[in-house]
Amino acid sequence: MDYDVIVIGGGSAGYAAADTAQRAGAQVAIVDPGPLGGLCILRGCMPTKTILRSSDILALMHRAPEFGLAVDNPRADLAAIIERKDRLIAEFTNYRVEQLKNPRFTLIEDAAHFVSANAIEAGGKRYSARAFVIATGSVIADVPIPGLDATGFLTSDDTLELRQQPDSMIVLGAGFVGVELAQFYQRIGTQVTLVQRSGHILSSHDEDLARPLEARLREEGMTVYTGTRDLKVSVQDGKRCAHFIHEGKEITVAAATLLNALGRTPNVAGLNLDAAGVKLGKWGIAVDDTLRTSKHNIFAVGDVTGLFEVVHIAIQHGEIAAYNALHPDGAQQRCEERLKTSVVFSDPAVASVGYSEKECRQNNWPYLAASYPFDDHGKSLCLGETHGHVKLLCRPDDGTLIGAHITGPEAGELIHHLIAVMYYHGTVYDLLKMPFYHPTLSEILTYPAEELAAKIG
Ligand SMILES: Cc1cc2nc3c(=O)[nH]c(=O)nc-3n(C[C@H](O)[C@H](O)[C@H](O)COP(=O)(O)OP(=O)(O)OC[C@H]3O[C@@H](n4cnc5c(N)ncnc54)[C@H](O)[C@@H]3O)c2cc1C
Ligand SMILES: NC(=O)c1ccc[n+]([C@@H]2O[C@H](COP(=O)([O-])OP(=O)(O)OC[C@H]3O[C@@H](n4cnc5c(N)ncnc54)[C@H](O)[C@@H]3O)[C@@H](O)[C@H]2O)c1
Repeated sequence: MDYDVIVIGGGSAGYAAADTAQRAGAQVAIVDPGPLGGLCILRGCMPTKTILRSSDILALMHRAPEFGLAVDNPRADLAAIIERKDRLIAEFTNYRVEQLKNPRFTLIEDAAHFVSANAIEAGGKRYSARAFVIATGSVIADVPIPGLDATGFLTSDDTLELRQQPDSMIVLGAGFVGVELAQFYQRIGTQVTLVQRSGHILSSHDEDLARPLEARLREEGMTVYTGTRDLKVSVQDGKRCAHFIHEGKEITVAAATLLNALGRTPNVAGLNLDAAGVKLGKWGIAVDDTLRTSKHNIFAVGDVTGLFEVVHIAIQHGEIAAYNALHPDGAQQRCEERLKTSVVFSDPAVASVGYSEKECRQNNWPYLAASYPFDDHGKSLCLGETHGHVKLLCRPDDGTLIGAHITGPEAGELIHHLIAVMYYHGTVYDLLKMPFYHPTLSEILTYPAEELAAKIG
């Protein structure tokens, strides 16, 4: 065999797998045709969060009079925002490329496909290994909306290069990508219409978490349609149009640009998985909780599994798969969902750890829930950040936290208190014993905990 482990794809999941396996003493090759860096750095988390910082600051500048401040005519320069993003992303990318080119691995800069369960081909050469980790990520989903391809659309990738600000935009899909980018454009002065099929935006979250964000988006001037059906798109008089049914009426909206934010799908094209005996499941490459595919020596990690497409999970997958690949006959490391965490970097942000009410109800798990609003919290009032609430879910017998959810200011930071408590299997009583400095946003976490403690008795 040429290698102990060959990792296919050098993004967040693949790099974590290669790093873990090499540190454990394995001979490792990474295969990636590039551009090197991975989705998170090149076209995902980091560039989007960089540009969102600009639109968040601009939104605050527009609120200056509320805080007794005068700011004359604040406005965005999209080309300058994109230049700042490019500078930062170049730094992050260089760092990752250096890591991938470290001689402790062999880096093969070509696309790989399987020829058997023990060999791949890349760049016309054949390489064999005891184990493989597939980490090829995801691509924009091809959602069959009538007229979509003919009309033409932007994707999140395109928005990261767009230097000329469109005066109007229709955003199809109000998931993570749709919500973050819709708010970015609305805040820099593009008139945005957001179109979502389900009854509320962020359909995977509990409805109560989405509503305060919807309210804020509308206050900022965005048109938000939820519960739409029969979506189709067209071009009329040079404008992109979306046609759909909303509350029983036929609606047509028109804009200069159309952003397709209808989701992503696992990137398996060209891998020739059949040759290796690797099977697809409902979401992507089918894996068990050890991240093993239908073939014992082949693992799949990160977005290509379609399980929960966020970076810290991709990294955790990579680490677990690498360990299991090197210990095929020993005790296996396993993924668990208990601390599943997500953050939507909107304003207010939406952050969750553990189980939602939807999941508890679907699984018939008993739970108690309590919420507390930011508009009744001293520090939030001082900051002028009053949208949203904190919701805690606990077991009814002993108060163990099973879910924590925040829509509100700094939700992406605040949630980490609750992740820590839940990591140690903490209860609402633990939260009440911890010191909280006054006045802080964090204090709000104790109020629903008090209500839950009172409910349990
Ligand atoms: C706009 C946007 C914003 C996001 N923001 C966040 C965020 O704020 N926080 C968060 O946690 N997540 C965010 N995500 C999700 C996150 O970026 C992904 O979950 C994560 O980057 C996936 O990592 P990965 O390693 O699975 O895949 P990738 O990073 O996509 O890596 C896949 C690699 O495989 C390579 N490859 C493809 N085909 C082959 C082949 N045949 N042979 C060899 N190599 C191949 C590719 O070149 C690529 O380098 C965002 C996603 C998007 C689209
Ligand atoms: N902050 C973050 O962590 C972050 C940011 C961006 C992306 N991501 C990751 O990337 C993945 C992809 O994000 P995404 O937003 O592209 O996908 P998504 O699946 O989260 O959202 C797509 C949305 O489009 C809606 N939709 C689908 N068909 C529709 C139709 N016909 N009409 C109207 N709406 C329709 C879906 O209901 C869904 O809400 C996410 O799952 C997330 O894990 C994470």
